[in-house]
Parts: sequence; structure tokens; C-alpha cells
Amino acid sequence: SMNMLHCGRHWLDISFPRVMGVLNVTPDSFSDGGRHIAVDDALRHAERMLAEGAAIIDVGGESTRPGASPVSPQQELDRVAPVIEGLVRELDALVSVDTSAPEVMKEVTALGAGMLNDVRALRREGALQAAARSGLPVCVMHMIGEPGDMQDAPHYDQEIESAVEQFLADRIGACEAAGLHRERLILDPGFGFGKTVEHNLRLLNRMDTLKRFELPILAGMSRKSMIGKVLERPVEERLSGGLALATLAVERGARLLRVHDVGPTVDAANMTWAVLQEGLEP
Ligand SMILES: Nc1nc2[nH]c(SCCc3ccc(S(N)(=O)=O)cc3)nc2c(=O)[nH]1
Repeated sequence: SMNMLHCGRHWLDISFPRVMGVLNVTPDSFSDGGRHIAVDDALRHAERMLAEGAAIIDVGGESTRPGASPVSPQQELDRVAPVIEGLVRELDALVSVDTSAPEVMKEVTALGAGMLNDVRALRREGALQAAARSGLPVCVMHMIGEPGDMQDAPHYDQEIESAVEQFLADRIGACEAAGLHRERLILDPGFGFGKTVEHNLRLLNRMDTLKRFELPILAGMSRKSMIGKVLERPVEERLSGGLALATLAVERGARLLRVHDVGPTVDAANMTWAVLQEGLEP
């Protein structure tokens, strides 16, 4: 139904805004010697985010920040598999996996992942089929180009919100044609993926147009350059800006917020929700 997402062995109530905590499993922390320490560190970080109110932990084996270089599915799996196993077995966490690779989707589903998060919106060969077979909810996100070139003078022949809306409508159609029911989809405008700062600001301001799809919306703006460029703050000083964006995203209809600073964002989202609901729902 609209308000509950079936995420493998978890049911996620999205009748109110939920926070997704970002867990970095960067390659350098997984050099052979450091693997176990790095996995333990990751699990402790996840435990803290869960204690701060994260409903989901988001793990990715491929960096998709601007300029990042591609990784093989095996490299992705080597990075995320040990962490997913720990998250599932030790913390019983609802785990979202950032991947575009069908092989990774299949393997992480077997490991107990609860959600797939594909910044390429299942456009890779075999991804639609793998996502459909997983039975999991899938976040499909708008991105133009690849991380290596997406920020090279991003340009659109139409308004950004129309381009994003058209792209997501097309992906919803492709998913349904592949037997992936639209109720399993989460939509994401993809802040920072092939967009200028002005594109990102306009996109957030007009994000309520995505409500027409009647599907949950995910927004990921935490510590991104749209904050840095407006406030002229380095990445470690972008929390206040990020909370302003999270508040606006909830007001514009987002139900999932992908962030690094879980506790503060949970409070900002809950405060915003209380105003929108004009009270503390039973
Ligand atoms: N669904 C979903 N998944 C995501 N995974 C990531 S990783 C962030 C990569 C990045 C870093 C920094 C900039 S920038 N140049 O704007 O600061 C852009 C992209 N993000 C998202 C997001 O939003 N949604």
C-alpha cells in the first residue's frame, strides 16, 4: 500500500518522513589487512545512525561522486558484502544498496538487503530483470551522463523539472514493462547528478510536481556542492544548510531523506512533519 513498503524481511512505514543514513565503505579502508577493522568500524557507525533514528542504512561499493571512475561488479561486492552481512546478522538493519550492477543486485538480495538504490535507474543491461526478480523496493534516480562527465556544463533543452519528470515517467514505464510493479518504485530527482547549482535549487523548489506519480520520493542533498556553492562552506560545515534542504524536501513531499547527519535530520524532519500534520498524529 502507499504507506508501507515491503523491504524483504522488514516493513517500512513511510506514512511519515524516514531518514536513510549514508554508510561509506570506501575502498582504501578495505585494504587486505584492515578489512576486519574497517568492517567493525562501519558496523559501529551504522549502529550509531540506527540509534539516532535512521530507518535505513545505505551502503554503496561504487563512488558516484563527480569524477569517480567505474568499478567492476566484483570490486563492488568485495566492498559491500562483508558489511551487509554484519548489518543484517548483527544489527538486523534495513539495508539499502547503491548499485547499478545486476550481479550485485542478485547477490545482495540473497545476503538480506531490503532495498535497491540505482542512481542509473536500471538502465544497465540486465538491471531491470535483476531488480524485478529481487522482489525488493527500488529507488530510480535521475542522472544525465556518468559520474566522470555529468558535471561538465550540464545543459537541458527544457526546464529541469520537466526533464526529470519525463525521465522518471519513462523509467516507470520501463519497469512496469519488465514486470516490476510501480508500487515497488521510489523516485529520486538526483540532486547533484548532471545539474548546475541553479538546476538543483529550482528542482527542489518545484519537487512537488513529482507528487503526480503517487510514489514515495527520496531526496539526497546531504553535504553536496549545492550547499557549498550557496553558503561557501567546506564539506564538513554543511549541516545547517543540509537541514534547511531536508526541511524543504519534506515540505515539498519527500518521504525518504538520504543523509550523513542522521540525528539532526530526524529532528528536522519530525518537526516539519508535525507542522504539516498540525499535530502529533496518534
Ligand atoms: N538515491 C540516491 N542515491 C544517492 N547516492 C548518492 S552518492 C553521492 C554522489 C555525489 C556526491 C556529491 C555530489 S555534488 N557535486 O553535488 O556535491 C554529487 C553526487 N547520492 C544519491 C542521491 O541523491 N540519491
